[in-house]
Amino acid sequence: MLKDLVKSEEFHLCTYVSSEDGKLWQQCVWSQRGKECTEVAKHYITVAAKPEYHPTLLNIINTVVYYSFEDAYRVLQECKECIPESKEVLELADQCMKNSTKGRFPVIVIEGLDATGKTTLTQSLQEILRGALLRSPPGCLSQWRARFDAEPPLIRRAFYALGNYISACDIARESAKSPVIVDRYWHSTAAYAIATEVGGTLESLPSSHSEVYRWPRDLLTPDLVVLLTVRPEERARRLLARGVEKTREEAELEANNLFRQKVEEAYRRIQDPACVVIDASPSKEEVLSEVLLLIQKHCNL
Ligand SMILES: Nc1nc2c(ncn2[C@H]2C[C@H](O)[C@@H](COP(=O)(O)OP(=O)(O)OP(=O)(O)O)O2)c(=O)[nH]1
Ligand SMILES: Nc1ncnc2c1ncn2[C@@H]1O[C@H](COP(=O)(O)OP(=O)(O)O)[C@@H](O)[C@H]1O
Repeated sequence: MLKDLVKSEEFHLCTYVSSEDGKLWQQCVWSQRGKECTEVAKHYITVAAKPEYHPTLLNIINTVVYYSFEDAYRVLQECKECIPESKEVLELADQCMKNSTKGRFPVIVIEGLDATGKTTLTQSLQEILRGALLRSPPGCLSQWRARFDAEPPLIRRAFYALGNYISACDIARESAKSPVIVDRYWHSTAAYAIATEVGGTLESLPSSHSEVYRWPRDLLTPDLVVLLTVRPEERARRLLARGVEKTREEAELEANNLFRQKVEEAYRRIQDPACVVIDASPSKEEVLSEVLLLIQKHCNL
């Protein structure tokens, strides 16, 4: 078949052949009508080093999930002309010590979808542990949150990423004096960003060991991250009971069960530190006592 083709037409053909020493070569041949093929080029094929990031992740890493202060900072610097509020956020970020170092007291982060009981639990933990209660994004950024929530993912997520670095500065300071309880931190930023960016089903999420779940090397690492999970119907009941205006993302969570599952699965895949998952469906008192036991075990408190 190929021989007939070669004799009748004039064309270039590339084939791959291996030499006796096991090397792989790309052989380019040229055929003229009715004549034997002529080798016109031969290239040695070498194995390329594995790319740092899988191609499918390139639209996530440092475009919706940021792994360094500089990367997030640079995005808001580019926005200063079109979003004047960026200047004020950058000024606050300038004041925070990059690579904030954690103090000697434990830092405990409470994560979870809206209405899983984070606010309730963190307030109780603050009282019992006589600690500091912080949140991300920190209060100093609250006035601009709606402004950046209206921006495209690249900018919005850079805002939240800088919020984590500013919170880290507060965490470092407070953890020198007492235990610190944090209501949402990098897990929320990464989980919501990944779940929003990755279309399709749960299977479309980057695999559990993907670098996309890697904790930023320059971001203060907490001692314990607790992920509160609640049955969807119980969460909906609590949301209703709370009667608070839903965020755009929360409305999305309610309307889109798959998005909610992707957020939760992304939370679970983040490593170093990974979340410790707690069923927060029981009563406030039961959830509180289970988390206190966890803190005693993990943080020797
Ligand atoms: N804190 C925080 N929220 C994020 C981030 N990315 C997306 N979100 C979404 C999660 C929530 O649907 C929404 C509001 O989250 P927050 O917990 O900060 O606000 P709020 O305290 O009103 O909600 P919650 O206490 O969780 O019911 O923003 C992020 O990086 N940090
Ligand atoms: N363990 C619990 N059992 C029943 N209701 C709860 C529990 N924890 C919190 N709630 C109620 O559910 C609603 C949402 O709780 P909240 O702490 O605001 O959640 P989040 O901060 O995660 O959004 C509130 O009305 C709160 O009183």
